[in-house]
Amino acid sequence: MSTIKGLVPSTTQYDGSNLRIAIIHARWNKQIIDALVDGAIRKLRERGVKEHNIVPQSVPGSFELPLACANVISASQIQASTSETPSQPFDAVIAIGVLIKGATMHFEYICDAVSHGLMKVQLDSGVPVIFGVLTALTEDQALDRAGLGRGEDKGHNHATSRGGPATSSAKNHGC
Ligand SMILES: O=Nc1c(NC[C@H](O)[C@H](O)[C@H](O)CO)[nH]c(=O)[nH]c1=O
Repeated sequence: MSTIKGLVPSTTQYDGSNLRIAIIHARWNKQIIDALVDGAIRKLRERGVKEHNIVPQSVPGSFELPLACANVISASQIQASTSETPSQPFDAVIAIGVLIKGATMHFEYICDAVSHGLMKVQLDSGVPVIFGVLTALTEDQALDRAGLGRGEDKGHNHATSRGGPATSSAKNHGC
C-alpha cells in the first residue's frame, strides 16, 4: 500500500559550501549511531559542505544532547566574535541519538526531555538544531532506520534525511 508520509525533497538545490555544521551524537547504541553519523556526513558532503566544516562531537547519551548543542553553539558564537583569529560560527547543528524502549518509563521521559530540550536550544539560539534522535520501540525499528535492518529490506538511513534539512534550514536562517 502506498504511503502519503515522507519529506517532499526541496526543488531548491542548497549550496552548503559556505556552511559550518556541528554533529552532536550520543554514544549509546554505537552500531546504529555510527551508521547515522556516517549518513549525515555523507548527505552534508553531497550538499557541498566542506569536510573541515563538519564538526562531530560525542556525549554519553541522548539526555546530554541539548546541553551539548547549546554549549557548542554559544562557544562557536563567542569564538567568532571575540577571538583574535575568529572562526565561523555553526550555521546548524544535527543532534543524533538512539533511544530504544526498555521495560520501564525511562525511555518516555528521556524522549520527552530531549525533544523539548533540543527545540528550546534552537528557539533560544536562533540556530537550527536538526532532530536526528531515533525513538524506537524495538531494536529492529532502530536498525531499520539506520539502514541496518536484519531482514531482506535493510531499511533506510534516516540520518541522510537530516543532512538536507541542516543545509536548507541554515540557508533559510539567513546564514
Ligand atoms: O537508557 N537508554 C538510553 C540512554 N540512556 C542514558 C541517558 O541518555 C543519559 O546518558 C543518562 O541517563 C545519564 O544522564 N541514552 C541513549 O542515548 N539511548 C538509550 O537507549
